[in-house]
Amino acid sequence: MEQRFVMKCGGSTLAALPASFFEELRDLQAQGVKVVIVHGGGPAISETLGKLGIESEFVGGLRKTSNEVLDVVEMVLAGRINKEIVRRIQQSGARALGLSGVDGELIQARPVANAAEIGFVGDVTDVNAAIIEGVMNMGYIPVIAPIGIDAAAQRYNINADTAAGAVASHLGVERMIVVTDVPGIMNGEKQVLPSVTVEQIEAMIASGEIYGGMIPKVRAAIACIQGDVKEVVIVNGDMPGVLSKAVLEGGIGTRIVQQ
Ligand SMILES: Nc1ncnc2c1ncn2[C@@H]1O[C@H](COP(=O)(O)OP(=O)(O)O)[C@@H](O)[C@H]1O
Ligand SMILES: CC(=O)N[C@@H](CCC(=O)OP(=O)(O)O)C(=O)O
Repeated sequence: MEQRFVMKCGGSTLAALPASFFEELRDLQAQGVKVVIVHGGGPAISETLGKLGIESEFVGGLRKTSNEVLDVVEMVLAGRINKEIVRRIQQSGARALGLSGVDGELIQARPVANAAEIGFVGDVTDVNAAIIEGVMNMGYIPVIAPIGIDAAAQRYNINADTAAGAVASHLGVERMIVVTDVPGIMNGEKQVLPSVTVEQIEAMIASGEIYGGMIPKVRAAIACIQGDVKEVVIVNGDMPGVLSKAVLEGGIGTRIVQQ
């Protein structure tokens, strides 16, 4: 059966991804494995906001997003970061096409429940899977920035883990790989857990062992595996051979699987 997976690349790790990471991606594509990338870029957004003297804060892991912040989020994610990833993939010899969730209404969104407090932050309502499939069938790796749009053409800032999970669910891929700056979910003793259940995740959030940026990842993973996605793997992108291990072999990172 054709192998397809969604890969979320976190902003925490993008700059550190070695050329070998993109070469592995190229080799997987050459073997007929189809990949869709959804990326973040939180640190780059914060850096640019800082340079512009625009204040930003996070509420429950999500960036409070005014119209002014939204302009910067779109500029950094759909511009600088998206094109940087496309360039690096092309440099490896593979083909990539960059899109934001606004293009072709790829990621449809609505305001989050606490929008009165955090502004233009969105939840995904639908994903135009036909566009993503069309791009993949043309032999390109779709590279998607997590900006959403609604019927009134309002843009929304969407957490990249949430967007990647929604894309994985709507495409019905078997697997989502979450590439970040830690080798997996770690317990209190800093040991990487090879796999975790939904119950263990809830207990680790309650105890504070899972905190901060790991929370949207595990929440997106739980939402995904309640649909067609069979497993979500959280890995560190700077380990050699990480992609083929995560996709073809196993035994790397932390797996969150259907029970
Ligand atoms: N139990 C945990 N195991 C590993 N990392 C964790 C855990 N709980 C919280 N984290 C934090 O989550 C971070 C990854 O999330 P984040 O910084 O948002 O990355 P990204 O930009 O890749 O989305 C790690 O660097 C770590 O500080
Ligand atoms: C609503 C919200 O918080 N959006 C994120 C989008 C980028 C993101 O999620 O990037 P990482 O994957 O690098 O964390 C933000 O503004 O930072």
